[in-house]
Amino acid sequence: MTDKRRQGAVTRRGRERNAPTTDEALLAKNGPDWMHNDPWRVLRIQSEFVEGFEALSSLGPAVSLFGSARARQDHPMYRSAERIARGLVDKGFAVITGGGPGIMEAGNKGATDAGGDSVGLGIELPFEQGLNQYVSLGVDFRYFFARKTMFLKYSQGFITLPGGFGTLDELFEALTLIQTGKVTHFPVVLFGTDYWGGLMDWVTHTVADGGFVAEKDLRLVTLTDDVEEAVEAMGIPGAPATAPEGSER
Ligand SMILES: C/C(=C\CNc1ncnc2c1ncn2[C@@H]1O[C@H](COP(=O)(O)O)[C@@H](O)[C@H]1O)CO
Repeated sequence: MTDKRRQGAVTRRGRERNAPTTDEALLAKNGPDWMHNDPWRVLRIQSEFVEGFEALSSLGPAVSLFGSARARQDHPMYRSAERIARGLVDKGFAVITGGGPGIMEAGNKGATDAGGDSVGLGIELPFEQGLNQYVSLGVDFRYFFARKTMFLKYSQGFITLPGGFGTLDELFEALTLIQTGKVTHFPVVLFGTDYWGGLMDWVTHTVADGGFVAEKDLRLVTLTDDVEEAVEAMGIPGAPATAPEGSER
């Protein structure tokens, strides 16, 4: 972490670092002149989409890799993420991550070491962090929702390694969009059976058995510890993967 914080074109140091992030300001309920500011924010939001589309539109087929920002380099999943990214590049995919530390860094490192395109979609946070050193194409976002659109729009599938709230958010956003037919078949892999097994048991025996999710939708997810299987599940670069047997998507 450094003593500065970037906010789009603006750099903040010292006391200025305490200014709210752009997301925080947008979501604040009772700013004094919100009625005047919020309409203008739309332009900034719009520019974020334009910049993202512009930077990513010429990217080849890609897979997004998600996971903890906190996994250190000696964590076994760091190595797994590197191997998965390498496998994706060898197969012809670019790799997209959140551009931060931990599993994201490992994904970018694996992609770069394998000679592939290594994309980082960074997010403005209250503390300066910057994109990890293995990102070859980076785009910084102020708004989580704009950034999330980019992951989905420019990926052919998601591979999710162990992580916390951020990772769970990205996972469930994708599953909701698939389940509701907003994206057509889009493979999702949960990598790490020890880590994800408990969640999948709960989803199967509590959520699905309770009738809150259709049983066929459980097949939207591949749970594995196998790097090759995770890469394989993403399909052929440029050709969407076929839906799993029994799934209607
Ligand atoms: C918490 C730390 C750094 C945070 N930096 C992040 N940079 C980029 N993207 C991030 C960051 N934190 C979360 N994300 C997104 O959520 C996922 C990881 O979140 P989790 O809660 O750690 O599972 C990740 O895939 C990102 O897209 C400390 O250094």
